[in-house]
Amino acid sequence: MLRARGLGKRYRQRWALSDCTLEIPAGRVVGLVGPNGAGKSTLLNLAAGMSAPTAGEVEVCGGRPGSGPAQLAKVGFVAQDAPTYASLTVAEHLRLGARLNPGWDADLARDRVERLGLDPAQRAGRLSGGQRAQLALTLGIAKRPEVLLLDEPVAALDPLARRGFLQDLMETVAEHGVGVVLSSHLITDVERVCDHLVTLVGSRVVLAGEIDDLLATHRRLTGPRRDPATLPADQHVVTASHTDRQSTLLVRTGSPILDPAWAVSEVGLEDLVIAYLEPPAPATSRPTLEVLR
Ligand SMILES: Nc1ncnc2c1ncn2[C@@H]1O[C@H](COP(=O)(O)OP(=O)(O)OP(=O)(O)O)[C@@H](O)[C@H]1O
Repeated sequence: MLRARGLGKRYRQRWALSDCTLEIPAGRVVGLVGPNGAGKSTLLNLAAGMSAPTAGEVEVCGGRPGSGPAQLAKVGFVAQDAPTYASLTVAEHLRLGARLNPGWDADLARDRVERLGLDPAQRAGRLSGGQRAQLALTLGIAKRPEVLLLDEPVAALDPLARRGFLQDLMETVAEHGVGVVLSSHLITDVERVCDHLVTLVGSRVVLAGEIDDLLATHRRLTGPRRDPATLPADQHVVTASHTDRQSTLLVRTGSPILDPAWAVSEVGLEDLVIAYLEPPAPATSRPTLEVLR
């Protein structure tokens, strides 16, 4: 679905995305997470063909982004600000979608607009932010792409609309096998709908892989205070915190933790992501740019 090798984008002196190497299998629902300014929109824009790489290369569905009509038909992209044409009505947006997209699903578009209660005669400029986002998402879904790239698709939606949208998305994925990459700051949403995770921090991929694998290979260890550097070589310390007597470590390892000194517990996705967003603790061997499968 998406393959990036050494992909980078620089604006003037500053790298918005650096040395990004990823391989995401077809049909996945990928959560793209990371702090503000980490490079999420930059990666999605590169994948959509909205901007060109400064370094490396990216392929989406086996083709170069934006390379021609066939490639454009494969990819649906809804940018962060859910762009629509302010002076066109909702109905005119659907007509435009039908003219511009060879695989346009008019029934789906009409049904969705009806279900959302959008007035077909209303100009997009007069819709609320959330309604505009719903219209933009409808256009993205109804073009029936192979891959949908969604930049913070639920940010402007109320909680009920957000739940409804994620439900729709899951149904679209189940019915049509469309792959999705969605950026979000809401890890609970990512946990609900995604099976693959990419975490960006400071323009770099710090954690990527199938969510089940990531959860299975990270553990929280609590026990008597200990220097993280004394752990076995196959236990990579992601974060460490200490009191006078106790250490709490989050480690990545493929093997069971056998040391009886540790109380071992599983880690939830939110805690796992937050651990990778934190600056690394000193004297730890935190892994970087690790693609886990
Ligand atoms: N057109 C541009 N010109 C110059 N700098 C840019 C441009 N677009 C993005 N950047 C910079 O690139 C970096 C990454 O931005 P990007 O929008 O990809 O982050 P993001 O992870 O999507 O953030 P957010 O969560 O806030 O949406 C930031 O430092 C940003 O200032």
